[in-house]
Amino acid sequence: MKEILVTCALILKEGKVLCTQRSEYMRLPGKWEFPGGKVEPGESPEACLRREIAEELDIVIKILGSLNPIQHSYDGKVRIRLLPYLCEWQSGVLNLQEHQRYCWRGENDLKELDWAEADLPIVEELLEKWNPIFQKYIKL
Ligand SMILES: Nc1nc2c([nH]c(=O)n2[C@@H]2O[C@H](COP(=O)(O)OP(=O)(O)OP(=O)(O)O)[C@@H](O)[C@H]2O)c(=O)[nH]1
Repeated sequence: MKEILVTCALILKEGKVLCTQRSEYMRLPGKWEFPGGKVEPGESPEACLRREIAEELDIVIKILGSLNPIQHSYDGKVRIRLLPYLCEWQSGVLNLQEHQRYCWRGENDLKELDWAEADLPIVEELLEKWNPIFQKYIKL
């Protein structure tokens, strides 16, 4: 099965993570995801993530670590391999270029969003490791 490599950013700040909602013009309209996108030929996943975040949100991020890759197929024909990275916001003012909304969610309300299916295991892993992740990476 054809596999597409996609990166996404879990941007952490003050006990919350940035979530973005896909617009009506995108595939999976209205679904929530972590911002990111497809890796281009010859591009490293980290370079892809920094590029996609600059394109989609207008901000610069720092990559801190990663979570487990997810494989998911929405239609049985194409499989995506989604690489989640833990990140922090470095500079810039957040300005949505493609998504319709964003929000910051904490441990207690992250699961309430209508997530894209491929993101559900990422949300689960983040919640399982929530305290150690924030203790390790984000100085409060
Ligand atoms: N960026 C991102 N994409 C995700 C997530 N979860 C998930 O299933 N995807 C899927 O992975 C693919 C990412 O592609 P993309 O956002 O760069 O591009 P797209 O398919 O919307 O449009 P395009 O084909 O015109 O580039 C989409 O099929 C999207 O539905 C996620 O958390 N972040």
